[in-house]
Amino acid sequence: MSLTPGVMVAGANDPSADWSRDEYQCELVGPQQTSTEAIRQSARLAKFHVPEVVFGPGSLTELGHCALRLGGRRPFLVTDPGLMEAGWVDEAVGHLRRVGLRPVVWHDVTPNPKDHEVEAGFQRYAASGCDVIVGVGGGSVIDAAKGVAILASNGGCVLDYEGVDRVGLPIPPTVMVPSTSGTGADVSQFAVITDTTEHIKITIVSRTLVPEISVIDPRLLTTMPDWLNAATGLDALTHAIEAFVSRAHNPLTDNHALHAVGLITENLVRTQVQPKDFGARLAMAQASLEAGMAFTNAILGATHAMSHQVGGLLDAPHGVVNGVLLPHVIRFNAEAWPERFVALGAAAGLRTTGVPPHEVAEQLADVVRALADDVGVPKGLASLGVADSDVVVLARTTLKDACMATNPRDVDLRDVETLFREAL
Ligand SMILES: NC(=O)c1ccc[n+]([C@@H]2O[C@H](COP(=O)([O-])OP(=O)(O)OC[C@H]3O[C@@H](n4cnc5c(N)ncnc54)[C@H](O)[C@@H]3O)[C@@H](O)[C@H]2O)c1
Ligand SMILES: [Fe+2]
Repeated sequence: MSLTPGVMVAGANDPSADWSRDEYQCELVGPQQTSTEAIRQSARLAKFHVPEVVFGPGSLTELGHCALRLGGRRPFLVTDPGLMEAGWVDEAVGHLRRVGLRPVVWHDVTPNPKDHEVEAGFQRYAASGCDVIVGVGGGSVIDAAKGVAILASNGGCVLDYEGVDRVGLPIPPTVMVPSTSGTGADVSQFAVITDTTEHIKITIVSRTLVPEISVIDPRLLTTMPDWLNAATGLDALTHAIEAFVSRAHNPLTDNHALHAVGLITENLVRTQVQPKDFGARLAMAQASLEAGMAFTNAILGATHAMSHQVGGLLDAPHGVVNGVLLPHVIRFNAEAWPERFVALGAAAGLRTTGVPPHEVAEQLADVVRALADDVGVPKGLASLGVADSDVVVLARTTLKDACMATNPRDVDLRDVETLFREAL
């Protein structure tokens, strides 16, 4: 199965695999592709697409040069009020001006960015004669910036581009500066936008959305409130785990996913209890990046497909919803493929030698839940406002989400309803 030209079928590069074996055909082949020959062909290909990354404390000072290198003369800087207040926008504007650029700042993005905000941002962009698009903020700002960029060269409404590979024309050059650790939106081929009519979040997947440059300065993480640090850390953990078990994983994505799991389980709590521990911030910035590099190439799974629906319905923080859902989805997926969770368990610090794979998976689910407890994430979706009466609609829209295609286990409506009810 190729979801995009750059995303190949699961396990395609396992050198020890005998691709003619029947179990690989049911385990690895997506619903659209059943021939062994197709698997053999994809076994020869593993593409890995990431932006140029400028990483490290103080890297924000490079922003002006990054915009210049992309041919920018008038950057369109997308951000939100929280980033303005934290002072990072002033600093970013200063670095752009220092190299002679005259940025236009648009700061009207809200969390879970809305379709009409993207439209308003595009109108402002079109009226301002800007060229390079710069996003300074969390996943919401970065996704809104990508939405503006899509409209700038493709026209129409941002919701028209829902799904895989629907963005036909290349977008203007983009530089992203993530302020959370993290969504990985600064390196990903995803944009997630709220459809305010249907109250769902739609996912746009296109290689054109991978930014040209990601400027990752861990200093920005130090102004995150605790709840956001917790939420985004669990989001990154979900990216790493879903990418590792994805049907579209490959060895290039696996290493980053496993490394991210180790960094997060070792450092997320430290960033909460010792917020000035810069080593832990640096580790979380790297974890977010590595989880992002893994999931943009391997895609995600049921946790994200479900979480997007809750986010659209309730405007709830994405990472918090993921943190609640992830242990349930781990248990569900492990029933079909427990072996895949052994390496994840080891990366999370669990003893795995001699332990049956399904027990490792169970313990991994417990580790995720314990981490969520430690950083203050609620136990269930009900405390976020989800009611039993919402489950049927949430489950129906979940099945249409682009992230569901790569979940390692086939999922039907009843499964999703059960998962939502377990997570209430
Ligand atoms: N495109 C992708 O690949 C991708 C992946 C995962 C999630 N997402 C999306 O990202 C969004 C969530 O993004 P997020 O969790 O990064 O948060 P966010 O961008 O929604 O920000 C939440 C709030 O925190 C504030 N904030 C952000 N960084 C701050 C900082 N350093 N200091 C002070 N305040 C700060 C913002 O102003 C905002 O009010 C969701 O819409 C989710 O669907 C996208
Ligand atoms: Fe996410």
